[in-house]
Amino acid sequence: MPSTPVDIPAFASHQLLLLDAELQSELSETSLLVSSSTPSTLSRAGLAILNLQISSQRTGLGGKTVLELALDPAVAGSRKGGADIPEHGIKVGDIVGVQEQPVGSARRKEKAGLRERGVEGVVGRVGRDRLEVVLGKDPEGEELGGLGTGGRLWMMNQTMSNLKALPESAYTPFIRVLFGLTMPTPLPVPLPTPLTWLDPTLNPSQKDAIRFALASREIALIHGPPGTGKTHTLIELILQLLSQNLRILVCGPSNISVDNIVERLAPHKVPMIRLGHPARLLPSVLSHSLDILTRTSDAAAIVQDIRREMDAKQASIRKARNGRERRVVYGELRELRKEFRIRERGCVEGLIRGSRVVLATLHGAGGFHLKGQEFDVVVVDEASQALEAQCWVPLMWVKAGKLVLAGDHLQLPPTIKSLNTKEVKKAEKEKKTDKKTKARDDGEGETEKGEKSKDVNKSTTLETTLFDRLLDLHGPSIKRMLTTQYRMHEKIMRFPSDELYESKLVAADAVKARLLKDMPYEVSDTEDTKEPVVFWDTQGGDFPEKTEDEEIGKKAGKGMSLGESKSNELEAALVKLHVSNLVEAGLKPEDIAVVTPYNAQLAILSQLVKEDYPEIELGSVDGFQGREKEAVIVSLVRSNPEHDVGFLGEKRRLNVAMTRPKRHLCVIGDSETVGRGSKFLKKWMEFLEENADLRYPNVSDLYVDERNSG
Ligand SMILES: Nc1ncnc2c1ncn2[C@@H]1O[C@H](COP(=O)(O)OP(=O)(O)OP(=O)(O)O)[C@@H](O)[C@H]1O
Repeated sequence: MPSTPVDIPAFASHQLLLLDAELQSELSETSLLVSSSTPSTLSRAGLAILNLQISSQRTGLGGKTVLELALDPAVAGSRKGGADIPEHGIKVGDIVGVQEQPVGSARRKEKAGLRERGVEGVVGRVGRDRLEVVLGKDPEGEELGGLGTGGRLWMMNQTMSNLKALPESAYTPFIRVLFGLTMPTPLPVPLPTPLTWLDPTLNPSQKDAIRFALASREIALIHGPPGTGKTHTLIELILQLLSQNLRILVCGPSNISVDNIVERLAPHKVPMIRLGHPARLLPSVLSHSLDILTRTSDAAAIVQDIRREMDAKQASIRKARNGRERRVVYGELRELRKEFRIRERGCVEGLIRGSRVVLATLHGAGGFHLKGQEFDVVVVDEASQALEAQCWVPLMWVKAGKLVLAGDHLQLPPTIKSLNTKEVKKAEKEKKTDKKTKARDDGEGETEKGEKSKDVNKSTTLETTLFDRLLDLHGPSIKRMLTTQYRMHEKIMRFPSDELYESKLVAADAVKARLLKDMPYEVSDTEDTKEPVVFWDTQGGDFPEKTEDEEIGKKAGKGMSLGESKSNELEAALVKLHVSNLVEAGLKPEDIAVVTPYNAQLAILSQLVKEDYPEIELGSVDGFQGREKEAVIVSLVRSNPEHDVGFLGEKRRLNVAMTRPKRHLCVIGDSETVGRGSKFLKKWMEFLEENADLRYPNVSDLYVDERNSG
């Protein structure tokens, strides 16, 4: 049974509040760092651009108001002549709202509906340092005046506002299932089998997931734990859908996630188009890029003809003998340009309509090219890395029959800064007070919608992904899990499998017993290279953590433990000792990664370890998601008498940390502190004590080692 159905306008309003809270949180950071170079979570997700000002305003074609927006110089720094807008996902054709940016006390003063005061339009041009928005309807003078007077503006993709405004009559069966208004259509048992598998090496859980996704009518989740071949499975699914003559839109939260699929589909000669700016695509996928095909395909010839004609005309201007002749040529050029635009649009439309597989980032799929296009299936890879608001960009834009999401909700969700706690609660309280006042004024009680929206608010934060929410709504019957993993030694896999994946993971034969000593190059057999899991237990209080001061934390921090970053110098020394042991045994430094949840620890490690072994990869746990290495050393850092573990307590972060290695996992940490952090941590420490090669470091050895290494 689904849990309570979700009220769609209330859901969208709540999402807007959450986005607002994220904006608040990003602002408090950008205003401190005065940084115009780091894209924020919202800009990366293609949902917003912050800190803008109206630089000019004119009347464009059809008498429409065109606003030109540039970065507020106060934020951009002292540079004259327009600073570059940080990388963002907003593009020509996007429907956006331009609104006043809420700032601290101003927000409280203006709580009576900031959003309503903004203006809506379509992005007409996007430049390095400025962009233009063509307003939909002429704003009332007051609205624009309000926007123009000094305050900063932000531009936000309108998807959620559009969802909020969607009339009930427009809810498709598919949308109704996504919000629990109807149950997913029950599937036949047993599932029908597709005739032939194109990839004979698929394992049973992969085949089952594909059969399930093919048979599902509205939604299917493919749950891919680490290394289980999620993308591999999606490729076969896409090929099977194609063989059923269906049309497919494939999206991912990042360009790389989409390009990965294009590259893997290419050998199958799939007729596909990749949308997106060519500069952001991998060189290997450019031949499928819409922009490139618009110039090179057969259909483009007719566009090129007219381009040549325009070039010739342009050149003939010089030969004109007088002003009258020049005017004539300019007139002809104008006509040609018009014709060029019409033909180009026709060519683009033809290419898109003719392609059975269209690929784009979630946000890129919201472009005007795809507006109203019909797709039998929308496939989203890395869905648990995407904000729900991001997923709705394509879902609101195209007509979709069915949605397949692939991801792992037990790894980290997209990084956001606000965590939506304080700000959202505050905003909700304000909203409720407003609503109550309004209801009182209108002589009404709380509406049914108001009641329902409370449910939504309780259960969703910005980091609740669509994947999470659907699983919550409809339960595990809408998903299939891939269970054979092709990355980790059996022993490395054991704990995450038992604790997070219901003991269902199985290590593929090719990987289950692989050790460092069996590397394809010469590595000697040592106490380290013959062990899949090593635990250096630093308990006893000799390895105390240190709290870094706020500034260091902030500089290093990208959404992680800002202002309270922790480090542990002795643990770092231990990392170095373990690395040098591995390298001495013959392991190449490029086959080793060191990950830690704390940026301050990363800073120490990059001095201590990276200097001697520049090829080693160092990373935050969050940044290493999706990656793998032969040997991974995890430095847990926390060691204090209070047994405080901070954000180390997040299961999903630990899961990512412990599932990166193929042949060797080395954990360095204080079992006394860490083991008291949470039930999960306690179990992990117990598991390591029983199953890992356990070592107790001697601090004085490390000091000696430190002095020796100079
Ligand atoms: N059925 C299979 N037989 C053999 N190898 C497989 C099979 N399925 C996947 N693999 C291998 O497993 C590895 C991981 O596959 P893939 O890149 O598709 O995984 P993923 O689940 O998308 O990755 P991640 O774990 O990072 O999310 C690849 O090297 C792939 O070749």
